[in-house]
Amino acid sequence: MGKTRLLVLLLCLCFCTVLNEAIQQLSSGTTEGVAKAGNSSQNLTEEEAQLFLQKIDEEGARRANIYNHLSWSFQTNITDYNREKLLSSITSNMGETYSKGKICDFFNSSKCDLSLEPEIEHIMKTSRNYDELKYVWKTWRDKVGRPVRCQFSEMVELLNEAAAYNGFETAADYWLFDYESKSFENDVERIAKQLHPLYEQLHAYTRRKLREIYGEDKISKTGPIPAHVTGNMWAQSWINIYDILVPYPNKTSIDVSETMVNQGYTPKIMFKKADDFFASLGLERVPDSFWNNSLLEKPSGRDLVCHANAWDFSDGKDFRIKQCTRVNQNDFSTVHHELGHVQYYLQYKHLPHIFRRGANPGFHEAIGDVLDLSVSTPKHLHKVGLLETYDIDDEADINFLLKTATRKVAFLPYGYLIDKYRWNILRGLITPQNYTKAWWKYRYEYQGIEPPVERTELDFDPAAKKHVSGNIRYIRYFAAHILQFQFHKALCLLAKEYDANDPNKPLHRCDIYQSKEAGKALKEMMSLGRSKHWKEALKLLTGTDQLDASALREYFLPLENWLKANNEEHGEIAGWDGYETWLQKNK
Ligand SMILES: O=C(CCC(O)(O)[C@H](Cc1ccccc1)NC(=O)c1ccccc1)N[C@@H](Cc1ccccc1)C(=O)O
Ligand SMILES: [Zn+2]
Repeated sequence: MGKTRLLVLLLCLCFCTVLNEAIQQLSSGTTEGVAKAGNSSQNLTEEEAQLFLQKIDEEGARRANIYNHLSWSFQTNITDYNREKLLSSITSNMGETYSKGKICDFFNSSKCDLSLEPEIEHIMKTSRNYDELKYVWKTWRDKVGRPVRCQFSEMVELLNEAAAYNGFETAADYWLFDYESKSFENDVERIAKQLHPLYEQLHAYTRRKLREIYGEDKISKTGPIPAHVTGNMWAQSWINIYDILVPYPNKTSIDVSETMVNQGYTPKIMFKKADDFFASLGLERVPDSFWNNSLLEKPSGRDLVCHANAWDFSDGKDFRIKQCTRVNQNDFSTVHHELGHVQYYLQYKHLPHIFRRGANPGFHEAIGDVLDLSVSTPKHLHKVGLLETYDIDDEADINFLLKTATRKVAFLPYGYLIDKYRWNILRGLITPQNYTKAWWKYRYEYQGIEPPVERTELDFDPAAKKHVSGNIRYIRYFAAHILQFQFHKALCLLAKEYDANDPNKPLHRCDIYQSKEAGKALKEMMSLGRSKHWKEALKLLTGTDQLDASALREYFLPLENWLKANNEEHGEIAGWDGYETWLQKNK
C-alpha cells in the first residue's frame, strides 16, 4: 500500500478516533438512573394498562409491554439525547451521500449527472462492455462507499451504546430480538447452508454462460464470478442477464416488458393491475387517497431518494408508496412487493398501534412477493393479456424456473450475508481495520463473487447498498424469500392450483388469482399484525410454526435436477476455489 494511502488511512482512523473521543466526552456527562428494560411498564399509567387489558387479552398485554420499551426511544438524560442526535445525524448524512451519489459517463467524461436510478442501474442491466461495467461498479463505490466508512464505524459504537442502554449486550442482539426466537440466528444459518447446493448449481451454470460471453481470461472455470457482470450493482439478482442464461432460447419469450410498453402501460396502470389482483382474492383495495398521495414515478428534474418504500400514516386512512417506477416486468414485481406492504397495513389497521407491524419483519417483506410468484407465471401473464401465447412443456418450464431462480435463488446468499456481516461488526468480531477484508471474504464464501478491481481498507463497499448506508436491517429479506414459498404452497393448495401428486399441477405453475379461499387465509394471517407470535401466524396459514426451506426446494426441484445434468454435461464443476486459493491469487 502506497505511502499516501497509508497516510489517508491513518487520517481516517484518527478522525474516527477524534469523533469517538467526542462521544466519550458526551457520555461521561451526568448520568441519572438509566432506563433499563423491564421498568418500562411504569410508563403505562394504571388506567392505560386497564384500557390495554380491556382491549386485548393477557398475552397481548404481556407482548405490549415488550414492544412498549422497544418502540419508544427514551431520552432519560443528556447523554442519551446527544447519542440519539449524533446517531440520527450520521445516518441521515450517510443516507444523503447515497441518494445524492452521481458518476460521470464511461464514454463521455463531461456527462457527470448519472444517478443510481435510473441511469446507473440501466447501465449495469444492459451493458455487456466488461470495462464500462467495471468503471461504473468501481466509481459508484468510490462515490458512496468510501466516503462513509468512518461515519459507519462511529454509528456502530452509537448503536451498541443505545442497545446496551436497553439491556442488550450488543445492537446485534437488539436487531435479532425482533424475531422473538432464540434459535432464529441458527435457523437462518442452517437454511442458508441447506440451500447452498442449489445456489452452487445455478452459480456454475451462470459462470459457464458468462465465460462464453466474456472469455476464459475474465471468467475462470473453477473460480468466482466477477461482481460487475451479473446485471445488478450488488450481484443480488441475475434477472438482467437472463437473455444470456435462457436455457431454451427458441421457446416463446416469457418477458413481457416490451408488451407492457406497447400496450401503453404506465406506472399508475401497473399499480392498478396489482391492486386488482389483491381485490381478486377478496382483499382490500387501496383507498382513493392512495392515488393522490403516492409518488409512483420519478418527477423530472427533481433529486429524489428513489429507493421504493411504503408508508403507513397510522390514521387508518392514509397509506402511500414512493417508487421511481419504470415500465418493465422487473418493476412490476417491485410494484407487487410495495403494495404487499400496504395490504398488510390495511389488514391490521384496526389493531392497537403497538401491534400494527408484521408478525415479524420477514412477513412484511413476503406478502407482495407471494402474489408476484403467481403474477410472473406465463399462465397468469396470458390471462391478463400480456402474453399472447406460451408453451406448456418441460423446456418452457425450465426457462420459467431459471428466470425465477435468477431473482429468488441468486438472492439467497446475498440476503443472508448482509446482516451476518453487520451482526459480526456489532459484536466486535469484525473491526474497522478489516471491514473490507471481512466483506469480501463473505461475498466470496457465500456468493462466489469477487470484486473486478483490487479493494483496500480505504474502501467501504457494503455502503454501496441502500440498506447499509440507510441502516435498514436486511435478514428480513432472506426470511421473506423462505416464507414466501411456504405461503405460496399453502395458498396454492387452498386455490386448488397445486397438487403434489398431479404432474400437471406442480408448485411453479400455480396462480392463486381470484381464489377467495387463498385470500381468506392470507387475510386471517395478516389481520393478526404482531398481536400474536409469528410462529402462531405461520402455523395458522401453513400448518407449521417453523421457518422451512422445503417449499422453496420443492418449487425449484425440476430446475435443480436440470442444472445438475446440464453442468455435468458441460464438465462444469459446481462450486468455486477455496478462499485461501483466491487470496493467494490476489496477493
Ligand atoms: O429494499 C427493497 C424494497 C424496499 C422496501 O419495500 O423493502 C422498503 C425498504 C425501506 C426503505 C426505506 C426505509 C425503510 C425500508 N421497506 C418498506 O417500505 C417497508 C418496510 C417495513 C414495513 C413496511 C414497509 N428490497 C430489497 C430486497 C428485495 C426484496 C424483494 C425482491 C428483491 C430484493 C432490495 O432492493 O435489496
Ligand atoms: Zn419491502
